[in-house]
Amino acid sequence: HMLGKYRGAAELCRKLNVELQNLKGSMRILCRVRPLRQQEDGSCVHLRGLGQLSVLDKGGSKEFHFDTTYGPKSTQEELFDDARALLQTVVDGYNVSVFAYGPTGSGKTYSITGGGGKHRGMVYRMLEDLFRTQKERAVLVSLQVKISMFEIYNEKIKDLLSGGVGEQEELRVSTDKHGSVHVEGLKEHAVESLQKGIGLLELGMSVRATGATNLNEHSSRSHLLVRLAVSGQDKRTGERTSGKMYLVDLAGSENVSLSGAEGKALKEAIGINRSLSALHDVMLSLSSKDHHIPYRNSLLTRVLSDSLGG
Ligand SMILES: Nc1ncnc2c1ncn2[C@@H]1O[C@H](COP(=O)(O)OP(=O)(O)OP(=O)(O)O)[C@@H](O)[C@H]1O
Repeated sequence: HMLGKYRGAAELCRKLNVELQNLKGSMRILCRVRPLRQQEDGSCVHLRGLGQLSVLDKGGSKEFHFDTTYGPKSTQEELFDDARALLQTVVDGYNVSVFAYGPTGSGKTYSITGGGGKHRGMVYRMLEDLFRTQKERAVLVSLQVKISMFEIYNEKIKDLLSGGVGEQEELRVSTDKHGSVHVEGLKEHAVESLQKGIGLLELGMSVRATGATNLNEHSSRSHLLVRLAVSGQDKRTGERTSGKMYLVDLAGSENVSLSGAEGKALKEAIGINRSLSALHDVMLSLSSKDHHIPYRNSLLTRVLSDSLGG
């Protein structure tokens, strides 16, 4: 009887969460302002509350509106608290993407992966919450978690969790007869524990770091994608669900100039411009509810095509 009641309450929570997410809309834009660095004197950014922000420049003040803004004192925990509900929708079988977008040095990597301890970023916190949920719901549903981690650099995909440093092959993307997009050969690692999950994330980061001659430069020019795939089976009805979350640390959004760039720099600039402008076009199409969404214009948007539309 108790289990029945518990099941009823869990089902109600699930429905309310889905309704809440629908009400909030399928796309949300949050803005985080990082603390000033020592050599930076005085901020031109002012938070006005209720998602409003103004930026002062020589021409005056420009106003911007977001769903939520976070000031320089905001913590990793606060940011995660707002994104936590998205993970519940993944557990319920929906696909979600979380991006960090901004110029180099604005704090994308800090927000997505972060440092150690209380500085740990969104990826680690999502994983922790996932295993907490797995434990909490264990009587009702069995949840399995799989991790993949890859980067897109110069319009090429490299698996960060397969083979040793420098051994990664370029992976191709294909579309099956149902229209689903697959990264062929991308490794999916089943993880039974938080420790194993953290170990894999750290392995992926170190593979990424070792492959690069200058990590900062490399990270500003490539997109990092962490995919958490969650499949569930209801222990009573046998009903199955599967959902996934992409956490994406995008390449720096500063205007990459094509003029004057040559060789490697030119190739990088073309790749970044193409994928960020394709992502922009997709977001615009989704928000104006177009019938045709231009996913095919870059590797990044193709890979994410089943996790962007809400
Ligand atoms: N909210 C924050 N609180 C404290 N420190 C931060 C915060 N955001 C960023 N930083 C620090 O600012 C520096 C730049 O941040 P970060 O490397 O995350 O930028 P980025 O946008 O990822 O740059 P890139 O595109 O080059 O990878 C780092 O030293 C980071 O630790």
